[in-house]
Amino acid sequence: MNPIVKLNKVTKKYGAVTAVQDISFTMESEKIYGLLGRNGAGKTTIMHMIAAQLFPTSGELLVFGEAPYENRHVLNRLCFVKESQKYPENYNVEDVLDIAGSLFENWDREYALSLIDDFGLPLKRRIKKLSRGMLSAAGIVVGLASRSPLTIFDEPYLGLDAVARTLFYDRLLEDYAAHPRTVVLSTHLIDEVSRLLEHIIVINNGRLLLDEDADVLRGRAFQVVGPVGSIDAFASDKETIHRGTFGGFATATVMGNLYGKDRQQAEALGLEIAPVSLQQMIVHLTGRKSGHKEEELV
Ligand SMILES: Nc1ncnc2c1ncn2[C@@H]1O[C@H](COP(=O)(O)OP(=O)(O)OP(=O)(O)O)[C@@H](O)[C@H]1O
Repeated sequence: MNPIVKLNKVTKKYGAVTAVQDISFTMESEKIYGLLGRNGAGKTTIMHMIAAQLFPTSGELLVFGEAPYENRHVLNRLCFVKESQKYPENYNVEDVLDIAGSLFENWDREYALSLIDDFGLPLKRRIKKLSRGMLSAAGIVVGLASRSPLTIFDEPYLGLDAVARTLFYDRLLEDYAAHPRTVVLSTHLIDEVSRLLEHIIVINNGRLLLDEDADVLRGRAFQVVGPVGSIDAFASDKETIHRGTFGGFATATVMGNLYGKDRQQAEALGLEIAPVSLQQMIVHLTGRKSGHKEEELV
């Protein structure tokens, strides 16, 4: 099957700044992707290129198998909800729904109205009178009710409280189960969305760092705690993504198989083993600097 999104050696430069360098990945239909990375990594630039709002400097970028630029066939099936979504200020919430209804071919007005109710959004209130969180909720309603085969959310939760964010995650999962599509979530709240994500793409300094199934990734790193000597012995032949010491003890976060022979070795050395969350793993992987010093925990 053709991928929904295909990037082949894509580079994007803004003048002297190379925001995205030589990135290749594909996104398949009916999957929820996490597009993750630190501030300035290049995520928004990638999403803008997929949504035809920026041109790559070089490389090939296809959406639904076609170049997306000024291509209605692609853009009618794509919904991009940005962090600071701009709507005309004299519009009210209902006007935004009407416009969305004219743009997206799978738009479901009934569903949009039920979401408006869930988020407690006043239909007749003007956009300029909405609170920051309400504005984010309006973007989320558009994104969900568009039922676009490719729906991209770029940190859509600015100003949203924890209850509203949980509502977003729950509604997304429910509606995705009933109407599978490709969803891209770019977020820094990795632990919060971890249960939603099926595939993880991590961008670091403009380059692709990880492109992996979320379940595979979850089992790929773990933490061991124990006396420094035992940790050294255990970690010596493994890829260590983080180390810390406290007194005579140390922790090491290593890439390995939590359920295979690594576990037996750790147990034989008397080390305590703990799983590592997706967020911890990505923080460690993207926080690594060459020649970084070991962290003192106390
Ligand atoms: N219009 C622009 N002109 C010059 N440089 C830019 C422009 N837009 C982005 N950049 C630079 O490109 C790099 C990638 O930015 P981008 O916004 O894609 O990162 P991001 O991963 O989305 O970050 P964040 O998580 O903070 O939103 C950064 O160094 C940024 O300063």
